Amino acid sequence: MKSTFYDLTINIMTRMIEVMDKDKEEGKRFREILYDTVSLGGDKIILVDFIPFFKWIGFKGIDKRMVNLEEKREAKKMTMIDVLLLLQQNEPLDLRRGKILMNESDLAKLSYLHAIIVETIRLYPTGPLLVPHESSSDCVIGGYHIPRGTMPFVNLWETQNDPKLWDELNKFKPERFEEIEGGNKDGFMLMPFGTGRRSCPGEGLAMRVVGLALRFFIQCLEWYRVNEEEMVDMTEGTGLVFPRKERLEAKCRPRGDMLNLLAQIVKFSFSFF
Ligand code: HEM
Repeated sequence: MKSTFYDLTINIMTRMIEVMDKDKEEGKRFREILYDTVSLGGDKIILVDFIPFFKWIGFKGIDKRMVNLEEKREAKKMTMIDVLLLLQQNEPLDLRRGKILMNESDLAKLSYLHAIIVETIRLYPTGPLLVPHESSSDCVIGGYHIPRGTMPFVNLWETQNDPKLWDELNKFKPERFEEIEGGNKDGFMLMPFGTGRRSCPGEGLAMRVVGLALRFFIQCLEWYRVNEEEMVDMTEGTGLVFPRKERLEAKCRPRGDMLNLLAQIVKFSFSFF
């Protein structure tokens, strides 16, 4: 599943740049830089930041790879997600006539889908330690004196998985969020997008994109575990954005009433390959 979601993310980002800039080369260059940046691996970069010794010896050639980032090139390939986005743009279809309406205005009505997304990022916050900030002057946090120039870390994972704050905290229970809008809850018990003036400016976009993608996957496809006997392994791995330890592999087949639409997509994509 990772490569599919990865394609979706990159395609949306490069398309936004292409639309803003009209300069297709700029979007292509951005895509290449992004692929290379992410592939460098967050845990190694963090190590280099905090243990300068690794920088001097050139940890796993990261410095060199970073310097080379902008020189690298990769072939542009039309993926299924490209096709979906094109189809959405060129032929918005109507769900009520047995077709699909990939329209973000419908998302507001799908409060349970929204609650599923929020419950997921409560249990598995994308940035478990948020993003470190440095105090520009002396201050007090939770009664502790914090001198200027300190870099405190916020253990968001702990807060969002704290038994004092959450009922049945290990239970995947979207119902608890059906009432709230956006990704954040009042107070500091849930803040997957951070909080305050340096909180995530991409929250609105992220919630819409995840909602639309999830909706497409649920509406058009039936999903099965690869091995029906085993539950999906949700163990966390290490990395900048809290990856899974084990790859997520799943089987799917088109829903019967969606066959016509999916056939169109396949036909559409063949015209590009
Ligand atoms: C599920 C998706 C996302 C999650 C969970 C997420 C989470 C976060 C978090 C926790 C922070 C740090 C906030 C803090 O320091 O307190 C952050 C910062 C930021 N995010 Fe996101 N983000 C997501 C998607 C996006 C997207 C789609 C964009 C851009 C289109 C974006 C752009 C940024 C930027 C620019 C910052 C730095 C803001 C600043 O330092 O002033 N994020 N995000």
